[in-house]
Amino acid sequence: MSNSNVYLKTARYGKDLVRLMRVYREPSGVQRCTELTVRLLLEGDIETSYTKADNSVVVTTDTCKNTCNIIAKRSQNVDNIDVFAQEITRHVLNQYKHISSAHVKIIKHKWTRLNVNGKPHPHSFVRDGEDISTTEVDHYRAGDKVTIKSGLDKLLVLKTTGSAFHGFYKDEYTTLPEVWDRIFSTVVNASWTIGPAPASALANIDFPAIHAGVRQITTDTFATDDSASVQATLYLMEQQILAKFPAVNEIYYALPNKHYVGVDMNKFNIDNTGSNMEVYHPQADPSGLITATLARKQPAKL
Ligand SMILES: O=c1[nH]c(=O)c2[nH]c(=O)[nH]c2[nH]1
Repeated sequence: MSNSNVYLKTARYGKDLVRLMRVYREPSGVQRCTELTVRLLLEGDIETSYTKADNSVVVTTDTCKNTCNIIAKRSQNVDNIDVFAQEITRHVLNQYKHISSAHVKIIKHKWTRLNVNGKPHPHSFVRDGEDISTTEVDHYRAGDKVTIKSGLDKLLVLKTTGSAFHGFYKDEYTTLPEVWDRIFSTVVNASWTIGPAPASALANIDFPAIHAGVRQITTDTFATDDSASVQATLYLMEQQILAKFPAVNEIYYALPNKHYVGVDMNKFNIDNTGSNMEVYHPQADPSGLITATLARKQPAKL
């Protein structure tokens, strides 16, 4: 096709689902491990690889995979995924002058040190939850600008009281009864943004402390808030995160409302309603889905 009224608007490519495990062996005999799934995508003067079958501009996706592994081998920061991701993007921008931006997404899988006879074991771990930490680093050569979107995902929580939902809008389509006490369960997905800022301005940020702090605020608030709604509890979490972490510009939550409905036992003359509700049916679907982003009017000064 030539002379057509089209143009290549965007193009990014690289390797996805690069799985790696990095082990650190300390002289004391204690070992640490980090298991990641990494995506590295490149953008830049690569248009001709699409439009003219010109492979001379293509840093192969196989090289992208090798890059993730080699930087992991050389890095002391693999567990600190926001920093490790920047080590990869930094390398790419240094190595390939025709690449204008590098984009790394990392999922960190959970390995928690096992306790044996009450003591942390030096080299054995357990998957004690499916929740994951994530990061997405966009690194642009122009201005050496970095944006980091870090996250927490798949964190399943439930409380058996301390949650109500009443006073909602009612019309002829409404059948939901008001409740003053219900089960509240959700799978937390949260993400927070730091930057855009020059890479040097991010050097002193304690990213692991933010990951841990967001998780703590999430679970503390979930447990202790006398919840009027998922919306209100979500907002409370977001306010605390922006108050506690000045480097964070905005915070997003997506909280499915995983419904637990009281089983109807009227036919058996058994009262399983109101304060006598003790047997519930966990509904697979549908679920509510409550989302919001809270942002600073003035972006953080880093
Ligand atoms: O916390 C809630 N928010 C809603 O918007 C909603 N809608 C609904 O049916 N149940 C709930 N619960």
